[in-house]
Amino acid sequence: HYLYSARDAFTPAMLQGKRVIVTGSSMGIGEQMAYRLAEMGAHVVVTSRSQEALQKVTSRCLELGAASAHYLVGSMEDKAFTESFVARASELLGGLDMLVLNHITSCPMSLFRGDMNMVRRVMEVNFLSYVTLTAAAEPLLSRSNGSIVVVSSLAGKVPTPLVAPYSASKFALDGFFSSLRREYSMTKVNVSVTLCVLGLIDTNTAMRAVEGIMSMPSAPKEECALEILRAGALRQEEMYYGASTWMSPLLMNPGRKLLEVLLSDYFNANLFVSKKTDP
Ligand SMILES: NC(=O)C1=CN([C@@H]2O[C@H](COP(=O)(O)OP(=O)(O)OC[C@H]3O[C@@H](n4cnc5c(N)ncnc54)[C@H](OP(=O)(O)O)[C@@H]3O)[C@@H](O)[C@H]2O)C=CC1
Ligand SMILES: C[C@]12CC(=O)[C@H]3[C@@H](CCC4=CC(=O)CC[C@@]43C)[C@@H]1CC[C@@H]2C(=O)CO
Repeated sequence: HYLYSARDAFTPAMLQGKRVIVTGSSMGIGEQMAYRLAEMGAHVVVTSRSQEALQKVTSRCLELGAASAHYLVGSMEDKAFTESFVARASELLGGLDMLVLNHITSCPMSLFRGDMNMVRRVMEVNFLSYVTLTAAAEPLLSRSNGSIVVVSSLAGKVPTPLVAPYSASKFALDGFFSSLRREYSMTKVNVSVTLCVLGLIDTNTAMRAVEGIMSMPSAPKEECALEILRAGALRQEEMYYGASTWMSPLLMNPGRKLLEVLLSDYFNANLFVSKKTDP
């Protein structure tokens, strides 16, 4: 009942007119999320490193019915770009209702052999830039009672060979954003945090990467994009897509959820004054 009642509660009107940033949206799941948002009449800002691809995505968004569509070109490896991005994007949008953190740096599937430069790049782009963007977006989302949507992977919940640095970055997202969700709850900040745990999705990047390495079914990026946005609009804590149905109850990890609540009771409640009064 819980699963189906939540699904029934979503309507495209929930995102009509909403002001949404989607990172990593020149291709793949991010591109499809931009199109689903456009179809629902949202205002979208898309971003990645490729201006030509972004121009095509924003044109397609306007054709599909976006209330507005803009792009900002830059790399999330560039500290200055990442730190200024949310202010620039929210100026184009006139505020912010949903921040969809989706981008990742390229990471071929291979055994870890000590490439620390690659580990640093993966942690910088896949994790630290998400934290930077969230810090900049928090005041805007707090004002709009908005939503943060973090796109992760089965590899962010289950140790996975051949993608160790990528898996580390996705586990880090779970640790940081699940903790931030507890802080928001304890300080009465009405911003939702949705962690999206995805199985194999049929993007060009993924299909190229697994060729000859893994043979497993992949789920469609178009539906994946809609399911991510549905979960964000419904303010769900976690969503699971593209993995076998029997995996979801295991991924929900009720033991961790119980400990999360129990441990919160050990903290001095006076520490959790509303963030709105903090400097
Ligand atoms: N596809 C799958 O099987 C799965 C995907 N996921 C997750 O879904 C999300 C999207 O994956 P997917 O669509 O397959 O990925 P893609 O490779 O298709 O898209 C990645 C996006 O990130 C952008 N990007 C890459 N490097 C940078 C950078 N340095 N700065 C800013 N943007 C950058 C790319 O654009 P550009 O090159 O123009 O910068 C592109 O728009 C990721 O978070 C991934 O972890 C999770 C599980 C499975
Ligand atoms: C890393 C990447 C995206 C993933 O998360 C998958 C990985 C291939 C092996 C996998 C199987 C699964 O069932 C869960 C997802 C994943 C760990 C993919 C290889 C390249 C993909 C990427 O970088 C984004 O497209």
